[in-house]
Amino acid sequence: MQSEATVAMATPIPTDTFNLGFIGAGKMAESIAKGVVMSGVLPASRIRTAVYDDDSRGEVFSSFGVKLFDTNKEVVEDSNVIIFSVKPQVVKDVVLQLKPVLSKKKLLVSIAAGTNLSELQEWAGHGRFIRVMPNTPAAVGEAASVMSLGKTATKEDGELVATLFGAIGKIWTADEKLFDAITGLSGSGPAYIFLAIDAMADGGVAAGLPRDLALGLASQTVLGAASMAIKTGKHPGQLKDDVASPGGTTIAGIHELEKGGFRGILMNAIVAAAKRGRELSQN
Ligand SMILES: NC(=O)C1=CN([C@@H]2O[C@H](COP(=O)(O)OP(=O)(O)OC[C@H]3O[C@@H](n4cnc5c(N)ncnc54)[C@H](OP(=O)(O)O)[C@@H]3O)[C@@H](O)[C@H]2O)C=CC1
Ligand SMILES: O=C(O)[C@@H]1CCC=N1
Repeated sequence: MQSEATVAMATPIPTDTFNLGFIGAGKMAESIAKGVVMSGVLPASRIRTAVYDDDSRGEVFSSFGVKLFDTNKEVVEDSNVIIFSVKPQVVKDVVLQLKPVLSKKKLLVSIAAGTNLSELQEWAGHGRFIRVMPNTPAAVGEAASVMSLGKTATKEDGELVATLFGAIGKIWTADEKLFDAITGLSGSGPAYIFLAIDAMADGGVAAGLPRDLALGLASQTVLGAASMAIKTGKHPGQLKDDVASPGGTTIAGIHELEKGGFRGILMNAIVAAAKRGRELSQN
């Protein structure tokens, strides 16, 4: 069966005339902004956001050179591409408030979970909108992102977003109907893996290792396993078999994981997160 997702094409950004604005200076916006700056695709001086409520968020952004405004309106007016990075529960109000300045000259992007393009386009008053589901490893250039183009977003708009998000990791294009599942897998997924790293380190400590060594080994083991799955292209089941010697240590560990329902638990977590995404879209 052909995959419904494709790796997106990228295009260069004219850095001397281009500004990127974030509406919502939260954790995901910070990860994207840091990743973009680190990649060199856009300098921090070309990124904008506004201080809202909590001044410490503004300080985080200004600490790496992002330009701060007092209002969201100024961010929109001074940006070519605007990324809505507020919580799904407030995105409608925020887009509606900004509608008078959201002209078709602005390419709009939303990263909000459970918020459909049809609604975003209606609130903004036009369809030059792209929905993206990124994840926080953007901050270290290892995001897994997926985008879906709105009604009047052009191929060039898609390529521009692919450049931005391609600079901070990998980006695919997929049908919007897959977005809740994508959110449950890659959007939320880093949290599951952080839990796994923490638990593996705890296991190492329980088995007698010092904490620092246990955490370093757990993190590097996850990184190495992911890198192997990507670089070899081998099925993870084959890679697992290559680690597990007959009557050895690994199969003893795997036996415990299987008794505890490890695979079923991970599958359930992703299905539950996808379901929550669907619920958010129905609110
Ligand atoms: N975190 C993640 O891993 C991922 C998040 N997302 C999506 O990204 C979006 C942001 O998530 P996240 O960064 O985690 O959330 P945060 O709560 O960290 O960020 C949202 C920010 O928006 C601010 N805010 C609230 N109302 C307004 C407003 N009217 N104008 C400007 N700013 C406002 C909030 O301030 P205050 O706290 O003071 O209200 C907060 O700083 C969500 O829609 C989420 O679904 C997508 C993929 C991954
Ligand atoms: O937890 C959330 O709702 C957001 C969306 C994906 C990751 N974080």
